[in-house]
Formats: sequence, structure tokens, C-alpha cells
Amino acid sequence: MAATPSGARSRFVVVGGGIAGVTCAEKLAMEFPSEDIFLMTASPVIKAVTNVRQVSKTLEEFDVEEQPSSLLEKRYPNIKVIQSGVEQLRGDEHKIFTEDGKEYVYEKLCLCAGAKPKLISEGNPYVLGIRDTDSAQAFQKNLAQAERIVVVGNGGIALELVYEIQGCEVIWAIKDKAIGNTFFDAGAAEFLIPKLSAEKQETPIECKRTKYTMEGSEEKERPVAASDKLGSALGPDWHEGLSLKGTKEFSHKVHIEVLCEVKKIHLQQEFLQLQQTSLAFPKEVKNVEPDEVLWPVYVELTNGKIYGCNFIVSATGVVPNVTPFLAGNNFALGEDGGLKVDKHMHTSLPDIYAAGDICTASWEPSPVWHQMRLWTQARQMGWYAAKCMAADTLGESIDLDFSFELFAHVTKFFNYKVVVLGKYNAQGLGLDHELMLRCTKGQEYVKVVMQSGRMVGAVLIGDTDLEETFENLILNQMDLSAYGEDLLNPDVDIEDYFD
Ligand SMILES: Cc1cc2nc3c(=O)[nH]c(=O)nc-3n(C[C@H](O)[C@H](O)[C@H](O)COP(=O)(O)OP(=O)(O)OC[C@H]3O[C@@H](n4cnc5c(N)ncnc54)[C@H](O)[C@@H]3O)c2cc1C
Ligand SMILES: NC(=O)c1ccc[n+]([C@@H]2O[C@H](COP(=O)([O-])OP(=O)(O)OC[C@H]3O[C@@H](n4cnc5c(N)ncnc54)[C@H](O)[C@@H]3O)[C@@H](O)[C@H]2O)c1
Repeated sequence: MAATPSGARSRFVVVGGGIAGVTCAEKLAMEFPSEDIFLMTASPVIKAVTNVRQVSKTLEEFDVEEQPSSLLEKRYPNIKVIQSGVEQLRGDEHKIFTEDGKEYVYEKLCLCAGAKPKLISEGNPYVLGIRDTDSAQAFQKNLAQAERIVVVGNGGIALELVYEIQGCEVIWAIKDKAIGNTFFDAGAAEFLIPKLSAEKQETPIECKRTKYTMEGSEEKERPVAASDKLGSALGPDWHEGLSLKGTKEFSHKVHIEVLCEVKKIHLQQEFLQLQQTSLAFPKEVKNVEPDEVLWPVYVELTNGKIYGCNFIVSATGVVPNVTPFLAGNNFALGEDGGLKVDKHMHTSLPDIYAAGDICTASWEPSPVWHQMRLWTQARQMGWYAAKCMAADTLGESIDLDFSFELFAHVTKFFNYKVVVLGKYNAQGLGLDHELMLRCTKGQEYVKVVMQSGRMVGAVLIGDTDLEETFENLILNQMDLSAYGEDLLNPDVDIEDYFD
């Protein structure tokens, strides 16, 4: 590193201590062992990927550890972690400015500042989002004092929460007809639903991450808010080791309200006042409680029902965290608000790359890949962005990484292993597709999406052992018309056909 009068200078600067930023910095450190790599991050800890297990060609599993940045610097002595939030970027001058008043000059910059929860109501203390360790702990503290909460949203976080929460009534308000719309169709949802009414299975699962312990619970009327410092996103199994228990003795108690959104949130005082004015609350609006039960906050749904609760979880997706970098820089933004990147992870501005949740993939994708803001993609993008930065620096050409050939994700919902491959929900296929199904209640659910006799997507719930074979079939686009229903016949060993 050479200090200049205007500030520290490094050939490569990466912003963000989450999976995308750390992976990018690590790869750069390996590619350029004699260069210093600056990693700027707003959080005091970084996220490290450990124990990577390649499940198949494109499916991978790994653990994630929250570590002090000194451990990263020890592993890669040429990485210098600078713990300070970036406040401003001057792309035309190749400079960034941190909140502690320092200035840094880069040759190539990779922005990996993640995303923030997209809340249904900003600034309302009764509406919580879950993103990082602080917000997960704030949620846990509030839950420990709660009898009933309302969960809004129907994606990954909501699915995990409704299953994991015990001893607290959950009103789950979803826009769709069936649960889990970002991962499943109605058939898979039906397969999973019985798990919500069953007693939660207490299969001891090895804890892979930092344990979140409950510190002395303070009696507070208002929810405990998370700190406003943006930490890295949580990841797979984030709730393990975190006791998600309310004040009651029962296990699950989930009530689902379908096809509705939140119309309005009323604080207790406001609710009581409005109840007295019939104009504000027309007759069809129905409070589902007897009048004497009082809750801190009330949620009015578009289906006319009103639920009182202790607090609301808004699990309604994320918005890319681009704000600190926009002023004075004419970035091209995607429809979801992310920094658009081309197939070399390059943004629309010279020498600025982006990876992970902050970016919007804007290249022509493989027909069976799409972006989803996931841990696995943050790692793949961080790694590949570093390779692209290296190739540009050395004047070499580089092809799009193989990991972008096929969308592949392995996770766990309701204690089932879940693998989703390709266009698993027939995304973007219109009516031009067929579905094949195999389902054994309580055991497995297998769905494949076929187009012109070829497999283009699959959902595998349970221990189906089909992921590798189906991954191959989607990748090689073999014509499977001749196999017909045998493709999912459990008596036919499908691997013998194709492996
Ligand atoms: C509750 C939860 C559960 C999840 N479960 C899964 C799962 O099971 N499987 C899966 O694949 N994905 C899961 N995800 C999604 C996954 O965690 C994210 O997609 C992924 O971690 C994004 O990584 P990232 O590095 O892009 O961003 P982040 O992890 O958000 O990291 C961003 C980093 O940038 C830093 N930063 C922000 N602003 C600034 C600034 N101005 N200056 C400097 N630094 C800044 C932050 O401090 C942070 O270190 C989950 C997410 C959540 C919230
Ligand atoms: N196991 C996993 O793979 C896993 C688990 C948790 C989170 N994640 C990831 O973490 C990120 C955040 O999770 P998430 O669940 O918040 O996002 P998500 O994108 O998975 O789901 C958002 C959900 O909110 C709904 N929604 C959006 N706006 C709404 C509104 N105004 N009212 C009601 N519903 C609304 C959407 O229809 C969708 O069901 C996502 O990128 C997700 O993929 C993944």
C-alpha cells in the first residue's frame, strides 16, 4: 500500500464483509499475492464460508461463520480490512470516502454491500425485519414476550419462521393462494402444510453457526429495535441455536390468511379511537377478538379482518443497498433497484464491479438460470467478479462461469431437504410446459417441469436422491419423450438409464 497525500491507495478495493465481498477479496488475494486488497465493511465481523461440500456439479452446501476480521487477515496477509462504512463514491475520480472521514483511491472496485429488508412500513417500531445478527436477536427478544405475532410475506424467511416459532400464535398473511410462493407451487404447499399442525419434531441438528443467546429479557412495551448499523445477511440454518419461543406452552399454532395484504397498521390507542367512529371502521371490517382483549398493535388486512398482535414481522423481500453509492454516479439500475452488471460482473461505470445481493444480473442468462438473492449466488458472484477483475487487469478474456449455467439451490424447509433446479416453478415459460409429479405423503414430493420433451426444472422435497440425475438431464437437454411417465416411476431406477 502506498500512502498518498489524498489518502490510501490500493489496486483493488472491495466494499462489504458479507459472503460476496469476503469471497471476492479472498480470490483477489490469491490471484495477486503481492498486492494489498482493501476490504471495507460497515460491520465489525465478516462472514466466512467454511466446509464447502460439492453436492453435485452445480449444487453446493457450506457452513457460514461470523468471524472477527483479524482471522481473515491472518489467513490472507495481503487483505487489509477497514472497518468503516462507505459514505460516498466518486466514480469519475476512482475514490471512495468512509464515515470516519478517510479517502481511498482504487484502480478497480467491487461493490458487495448487500441488501436491506423491504419492510411493509418503514419506521414503525412494531414492524420488524430480519436480516443480520442484530435484527435476529431483536426479533428473538420480542418473541420471548409475545403471545401472538403477524407474519407478512410468503418467501424464504416466512417459511422458516412459521415452522420454527413455538409457544406463540402466528397469523400468517400471504398474498397468494398457497404457502411458499417463491419456492413452491400449490401442490408442494399442500404436501408441506400438515407439518404446520404437527408438533414440531425436535430432531437434534448440529449447530453450524454462532449461537444467539437470550440476554436478560427486559420488560418493554415497545419492541426492541435492531441497531441501524447494517450487518451481513444471515444464512442457512440461522435459527439453529436461537430459541424462537413465545410465552405460551403450545408448539405450533399457525393461522393462515390467504389472498390478502396489509391494508393498515393501527396502534392500540388509534384502534380504540377508530372503533368508536363507525365512519372509519365500516361494518364489514371485522375485529377477530372480543373487545376486551387489548393488543399493542392491530393489523387490518385487505380481506376485512383485523388481528391484534404483539408485533409484526415483515418478511417481504429485500431491496439492494445502493444508496451510499448513487450520488453523483450515473449507475444503470435494474427494475429491482440493483446495480446492473454485465456478464463480467461489471456495472455501467468504468472499473466498478458488483456482486451478491446488491447487483442485478443483466446479461442474457442461460435458459435454466435466473438470479435469486441467495447465499450460494453471493459466493459464486463474489468469486467470479474477482476473476473478472483479474482478467481485465491482466488483459485476458474470460468466459461466464459454469455456475451460471443452471440455477441450483439446496435448502431446508419444515425439516425437509429441498432442492430446486432450473425453472423449478416454470418461471417465464407461460403455458408452454408440462408438469410431472410424484408424491408420497409425509415422505417426498417430486415435480419436474418439461418443455418439448426436455427437462427444464425440478422441485425435490425429501431425500429423493434424484438431484444429480436431474441436474444432468437439465444440463444436457436430452429428449426424454420416449421415457414418458417412467421418468418418475419409483420402481424404475432412473440413474441406470442416464448415468
Ligand atoms: C434470515 C435470512 C435467511 C437466509 N437464508 C438463506 C438460505 O437458507 N440460503 C441462502 O442461499 N440464502 C439465504 N439468505 C440470503 C443470503 O443470506 C444473502 O443472499 C447473502 O448472504 C447476501 O450476501 P452479500 O454478501 O451480497 O450481502 P450481505 O451479507 O448483506 O453483506 C453486505 C455487507 O456489506 C456491508 N455494508 C453495507 N453497507 C455498507 C457501506 N456503506 N460501507 C461498507 N460496508 C457496507 C455490510 O456490513 C455487510 O458486511 C438468507 C437471508 C436472510 C436475511
Ligand atoms: N432457505 C432459503 O433459501 C432462504 C431462507 C430465508 C431467506 N432467503 C433469502 O433471503 C432473502 C429475504 O427473504 P424474504 O423471505 O424476505 O424474501 P423473498 O423474496 O423470499 O420473499 C418475499 C415474499 O414477500 C411477498 N411480498 C412482497 N411484498 C409484499 C407485500 N407488500 N405484502 C405482502 N407480501 C409481500 C412476496 O410475494 C414473497 O412471498 C431472499 O432473497 C430469500 O431468497 C432464503
